[in-house]
Amino acid sequence: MEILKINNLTKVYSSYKGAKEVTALDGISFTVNKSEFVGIMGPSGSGKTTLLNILSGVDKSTSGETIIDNQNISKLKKDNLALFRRKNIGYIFQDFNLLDSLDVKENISLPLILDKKCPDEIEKRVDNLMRFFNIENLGKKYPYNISGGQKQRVAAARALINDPKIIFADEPTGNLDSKSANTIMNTISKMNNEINSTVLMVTHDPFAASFCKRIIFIKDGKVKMEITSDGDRKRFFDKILEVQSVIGGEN
Ligand SMILES: Nc1ncnc2c1ncn2[C@@H]1O[C@H](COP(=O)(O)OP(=O)(O)OP(=O)(O)O)[C@@H](O)[C@H]1O
Repeated sequence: MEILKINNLTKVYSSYKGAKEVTALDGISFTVNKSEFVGIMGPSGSGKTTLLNILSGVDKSTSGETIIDNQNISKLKKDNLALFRRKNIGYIFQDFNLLDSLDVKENISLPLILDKKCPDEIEKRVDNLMRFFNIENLGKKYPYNISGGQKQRVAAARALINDPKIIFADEPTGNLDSKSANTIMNTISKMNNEINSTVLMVTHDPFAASFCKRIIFIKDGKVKMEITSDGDRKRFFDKILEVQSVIGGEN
């Protein structure tokens, strides 16, 4: 079942103060099916951030369609788009985006509180997710009193609290040391493998990407190549390095 469908997406940044017009996305099309874990890779400037901004509704495409769960979000007006995002999309950002004024449990509950869900249901869902991510004893702590790896798990629990159709992860290993990077990637894999979450992750990092089941490589705003994992992470990692050496992209 298709969860995300991108149809011939283009994004042209118009010229500004003498700078030239830039075609950041040049007719990208792909689909992501339910329960897939797909990575988007590509060299610096290839259009990854632009793509993620359009997919998550932060920015508008110049032409083409973005369809999430059969809804064409390119056509939604601002308020409806904000509501659609809150109900259907989960986000995991590089810098966690946790609120320091709320404790861990409140941070995870926030999307449900905004949705005016009943307190009993909120309590049940939050407790389940805290158990799932092994953070059940952190509920009363504040983000500045927990480790980077714990913050990532809190962020993952918050991303899942609304039972979203798809999760967008933006460079989740960005600023992390290798141990925390391993923790967050195991966490995202667990979401994908054990509760069948559909995940689209943008990353520079071949280690993070090796956890994906499929990777779409983009360059100059176009899809250049696609590779699929046979389940062996080491072999997939080597394959990613090989593709990067051909199309370019940092290791
Ligand atoms: N707001 C903007 N105005 C004009 N040009 C932009 C803007 N944002 C991005 N670009 C240009 O669009 C192209 C794609 O940029 P984008 O940030 O999507 O690439 P990226 O793959 O995310 O790069 P990186 O890996 O370095 O973050 C680049 O040429 C960039 O300079």
